[in-house]
Amino acid sequence: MSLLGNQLLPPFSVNTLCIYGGLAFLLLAAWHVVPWLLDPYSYRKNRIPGPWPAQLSDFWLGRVAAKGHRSETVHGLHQRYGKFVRIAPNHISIADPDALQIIYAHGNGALKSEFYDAFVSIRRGLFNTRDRAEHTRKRKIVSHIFSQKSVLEFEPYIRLALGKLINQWDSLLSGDEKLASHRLKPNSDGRVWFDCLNWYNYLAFDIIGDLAFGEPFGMIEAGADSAAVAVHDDNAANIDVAEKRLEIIRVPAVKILNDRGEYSASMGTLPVWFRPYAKKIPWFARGNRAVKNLAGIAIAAVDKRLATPTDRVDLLTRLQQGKDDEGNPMGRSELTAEALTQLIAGSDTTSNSSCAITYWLARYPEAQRKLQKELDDALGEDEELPTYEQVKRLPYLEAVINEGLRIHSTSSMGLPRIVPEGGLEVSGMFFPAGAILSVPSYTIHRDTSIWGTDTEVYRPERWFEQDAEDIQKTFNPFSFGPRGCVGKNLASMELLLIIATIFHRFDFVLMDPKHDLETREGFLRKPVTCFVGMKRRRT
Ligand code: HEM
Repeated sequence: MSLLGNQLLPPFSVNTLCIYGGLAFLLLAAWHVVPWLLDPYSYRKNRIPGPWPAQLSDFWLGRVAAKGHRSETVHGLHQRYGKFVRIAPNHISIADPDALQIIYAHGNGALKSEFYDAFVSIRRGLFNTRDRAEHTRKRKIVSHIFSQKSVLEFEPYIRLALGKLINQWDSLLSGDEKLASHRLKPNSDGRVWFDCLNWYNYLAFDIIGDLAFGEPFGMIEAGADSAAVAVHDDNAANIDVAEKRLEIIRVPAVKILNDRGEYSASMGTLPVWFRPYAKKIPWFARGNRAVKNLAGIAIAAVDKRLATPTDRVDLLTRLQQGKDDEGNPMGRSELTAEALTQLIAGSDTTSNSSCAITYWLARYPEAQRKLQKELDDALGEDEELPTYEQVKRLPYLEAVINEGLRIHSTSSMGLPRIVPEGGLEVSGMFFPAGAILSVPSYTIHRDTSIWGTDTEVYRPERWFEQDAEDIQKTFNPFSFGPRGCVGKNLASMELLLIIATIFHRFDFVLMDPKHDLETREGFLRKPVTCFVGMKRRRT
């Protein structure tokens, strides 16, 4: 009999409980093992290697993702097992550059997997729309905004934010008390010692805020991670947004975006049926709040911008002007969702990459000197902010950026795609419809047959030495095909302007020269901190 009496608990003995527990365990095991044994899919019969828990359950990948080093873990598995690794019962990672052209290219029809459902807030945007027709409609509206010609219109906004950043870094160097909290130790050797990652985040958020919402968040000027957010009732993220706003508060947007990336990237690996339960686990509940807060940032910013007519030419204006094939513009909530997509996709991608490039140039002073010589030759002593026209064809600058994107790979993990009807043959193996495939950029960016044997070394020179065709088919920072980065032209312009402006004016060393760049991966692989010593090159 139970201690609480028969009325409250059924009269189960310990033995009965053990039997039920054992049966439940057997059922759970059978639920995974039987389909695995009976599976008719030929690729499963091939017994693709991988960690044994990953053969049986999606939870192994979920756990790896939550730990923040998914790409390094999968890379280790490829080194151990070879080209094909099973990272979940139905998900095969393929470390072969040739597989990119098959899985991600136009024409093969491999759609994004259920992983992307975990990234939806407000409503589906360009990034997380999985339906082909809906994606094509959205991409038509958005892609012309990012044509090479159109992004040139955004250059003034980028240079404006860069000018503010330079002023703040000059003030850091001159000992401005208002920025004291940013200094890690007293200035010495003519240098200020600080974490440049924070400032790259402020820069990227202010640029994309200005472009997507009509004004910067003001993070550079405040020297702080802070953005306005609209707080809604619990359901507001799913319904039409404008009327449901309750109040505006300020929140740390960079932190929220980090939390959201880690939450969604882990949630996306879990079985769909388990996701509503996972939201009740405290770590996931925090991430879920981050998703809502992030939506709130976009809602507040779009509300504010649309309330004030303007003749600015920016992303929001362009999104408002865009029309689908029937001539219909986007409605309010779709417009907000797309502006949010730009904020998410266009902020920390750029800041992480800029930060990683700065880290590697500080770690390899020889490369930094070479870059500075090229910049001095092109720009002279003049410390005016360079224009895109001045920096767009500097070969060493381009190699410095590409090498940073190769070795750091902010988009590192294999982006999951579903094999379409009829199956796909990839790298000599047939995969049936419904299988999930991905090619990890982190690993192919370290393929020694393409890049040379020193892939862990930052060496921009390799871009002039290795086979150009091999590099072109393997270098994958922006992904390929219909779902490749729509903002690539903008991102490239931003990186050229940021790295040229900063390294023409300043010189960097690492605070601890032996310190590896610590990273943490959610959807993106991000630096955690980047402590550097910075000084002006000319007084
Ligand atoms: C260094 C900077 C950047 C990198 C490395 C990068 C990388 C990528 C990658 C790898 C994808 C494919 C994601 C997937 O398939 O899951 C992607 C998609 C996308 N990117 Fe970027 N990106 C960068 C900057 C930007 C910028 C500045 C914007 C816009 C303001 C942007 C907008 C987008 C959008 C909207 C998508 C989804 C496209 C679609 O599914 O059709 N990105 N990006």
